[in-house]
Amino acid sequence: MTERTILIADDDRAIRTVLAQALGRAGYNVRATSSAATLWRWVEDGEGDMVITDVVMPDENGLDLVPRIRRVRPELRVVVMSAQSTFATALKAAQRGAFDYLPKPFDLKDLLSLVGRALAAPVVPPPEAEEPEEERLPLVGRSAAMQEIYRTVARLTTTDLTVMITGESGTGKELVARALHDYSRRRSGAFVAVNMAAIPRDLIEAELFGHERGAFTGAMARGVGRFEQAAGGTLFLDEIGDMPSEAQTRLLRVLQEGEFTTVGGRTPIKANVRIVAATHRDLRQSIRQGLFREDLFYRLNVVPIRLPPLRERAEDIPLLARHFLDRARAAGLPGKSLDNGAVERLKSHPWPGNARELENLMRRLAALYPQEVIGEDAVAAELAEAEPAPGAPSAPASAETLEQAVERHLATFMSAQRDGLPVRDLYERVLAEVERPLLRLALANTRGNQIKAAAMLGLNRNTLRKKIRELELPVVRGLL
Ligand SMILES: Nc1ncnc2c1ncn2[C@@H]1O[C@H](COP(=O)(O)OP(=O)(O)OP(=O)(O)O)[C@@H](O)[C@H]1O
Repeated sequence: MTERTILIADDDRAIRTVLAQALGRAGYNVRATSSAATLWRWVEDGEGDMVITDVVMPDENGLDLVPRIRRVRPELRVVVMSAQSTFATALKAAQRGAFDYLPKPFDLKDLLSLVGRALAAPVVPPPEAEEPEEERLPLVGRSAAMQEIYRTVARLTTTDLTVMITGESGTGKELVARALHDYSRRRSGAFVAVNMAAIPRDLIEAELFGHERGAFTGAMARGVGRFEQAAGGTLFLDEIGDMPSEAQTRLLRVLQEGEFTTVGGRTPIKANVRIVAATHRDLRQSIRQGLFREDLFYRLNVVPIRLPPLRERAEDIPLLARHFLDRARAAGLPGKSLDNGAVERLKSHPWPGNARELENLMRRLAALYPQEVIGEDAVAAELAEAEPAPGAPSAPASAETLEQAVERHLATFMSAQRDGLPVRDLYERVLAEVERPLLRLALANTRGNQIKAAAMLGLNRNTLRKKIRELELPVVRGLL
């Protein structure tokens, strides 16, 4: 095999040496320079099979070189390294046609595997460069975990791949889904978000796929579904783990066949949506419990993105807190800043409600405290206020009682009275909504043993069997 040559540009001598040694040991030829101008000369002279360049160099910004390199040498893969690891850098690198972006410091093993992948990758034509609007970039945070997310999101701006975002409540799943849309080729289309947990189960299919006039009682007119609304854009399926099994089957068919029919309709309609799904649940567990289809999971989990809880990236808290205070000011609240003690107190809080909890706290501080610089005491007092009373069962700050949760869902049920979808048979339906998960969980917890599940529920065995049939619950033994 002919030796491949890698061109390196970085004004830091130590980095040049380390890279040259590691790549040399791996069998590559290396040429290294501290200036963008020399790198450009080598490129113009037709040298090298790949470029690894830093962003900040004395004579020119490495990111500005990328489109020029791609124009004159489209076959040359370019990897951009940067210590300025923001979403903007990752996005610019991807949009200007870099093969990948590597936040500093990096692991040499990762670099070598990246070089291997870059050299083996097929040549893609340079993209039409379009600049992100830096000041409006939505994602904040510089932790290693966030950088990995920026890299993934940036890479995905040039594809239509299906994405599955997982993470606790309030970690920014919807925000990432929107960023995936806003920076994608589909950004001129609609971003349509549907929350599976907020729609009554028996309306989900009509909601997603639309319905024909007279398809069910109360369907007075044809209803346009979310798939149709999102045509040309992105469909965000939030809380996908709460999707009822019939709708899961239907969604799987749409993903397999690329077309769908409305409820009550016959003519297939071509699906032209990019799907981004999200859940706070552990779907592999749901699969083991028989609650989520494994085949659908694999169709959706093409590119998984895991958003870490805020407590795992405490170094992002100061930046996020400032970002939320700025947002509060932009929304008309007084401008505030935090002193060091306040920031340290924020960093030591566990944030069960994640970024949303931090955002709410910043808004409260901006609204309620007269002083311009917020100190540790104010933060401590507000955090104590939000914490559960001593002796109360430990639960996330955002947790609600079953009664509150049911009330919230019922409010959504009631407000679904639109588009010819009137609320009917509410009593029966609500009871079924509660019965189904109750029975499912009892069965899952007893590994499908109906005798034990009946005992757990305090039901007669025959009653349980009848209910399983009525509610069409899957009967699976030996679960978990
Ligand atoms: N990295 C981040 N940078 C800036 N803002 C963020 C970030 N992460 C989350 N937020 C903000 O925190 C709030 C909660 O985020 P979002 O609604 O996306 O969370 P979620 O994971 O979808 O929550 P849920 O599962 O409860 O729906 C939003 O206002 C969002 O703008």
